[in-house]
Amino acid sequence: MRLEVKNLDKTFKIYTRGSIEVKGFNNINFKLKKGEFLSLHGPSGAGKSSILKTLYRTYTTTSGNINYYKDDGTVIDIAKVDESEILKLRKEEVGYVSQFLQILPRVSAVDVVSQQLILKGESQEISRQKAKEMLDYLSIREELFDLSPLTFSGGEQQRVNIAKGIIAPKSLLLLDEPTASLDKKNTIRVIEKLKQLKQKGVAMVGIFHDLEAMEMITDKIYELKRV
Ligand SMILES: Nc1ncnc2c1ncn2[C@@H]1O[C@H](COP(=O)(O)OP(=O)(O)OP(=O)(O)O)[C@@H](O)[C@H]1O
Repeated sequence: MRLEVKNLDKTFKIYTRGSIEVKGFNNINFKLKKGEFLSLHGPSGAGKSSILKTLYRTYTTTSGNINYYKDDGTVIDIAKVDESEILKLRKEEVGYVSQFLQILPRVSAVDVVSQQLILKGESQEISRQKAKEMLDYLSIREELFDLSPLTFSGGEQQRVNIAKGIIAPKSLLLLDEPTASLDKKNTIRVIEKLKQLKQKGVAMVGIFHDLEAMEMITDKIYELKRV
């Protein structure tokens, strides 16, 4: 077991609007094993992105549990542990690939991607080589490698973002529309990479609007209704 989500509830309280309450999602329950891919599916506004952000603790939980099972047998409730534990978990165990690339200016595409491997202790030279291979696989032209992705097209930025998110995979990966602005060829390439991660035991929770892509990778679909 990697993750167990129990009776998860989220209500947003908008303090700047007289504490109006907005329901994010309610009573979410699922289990995820190592190497399993679960997709969150449902209408716009049903709470898919909010669930992902809650699993990463970008959002706090209103009630319920998010039990994360580490390889050494300890269980961490992401909904409840303190901030320092969350930072450690994000560094070592849980990755989040958002829809958009968020990076500092003047850092090249190769550096954005290779830094993930360097952080894991890989040498600079090997990290850069692997980053280039990953960028090439995701159809980023070589002439772009040493430029900042901030001037890249939307699809190119997303592919750099995915390269960054998957090159040094953690045990649990959260993917918010990883194929949203990609063409068919690159969608299939991303899916192929995600399949390799599954084989390595990486558990994943993802959101797709492209149903065909979702079906290619998903083991379980968690169906949401608008609350
Ligand atoms: N930070 C926030 N503050 C207040 N309300 C929020 C916040 N984030 C999400 N919501 C509300 O929670 C509900 C669920 O939003 P969410 O973005 O999770 O839906 P979704 O299923 O991902 O939608 P879509 O498919 O359109 O991306 C919406 O009604 C939204 O307005």
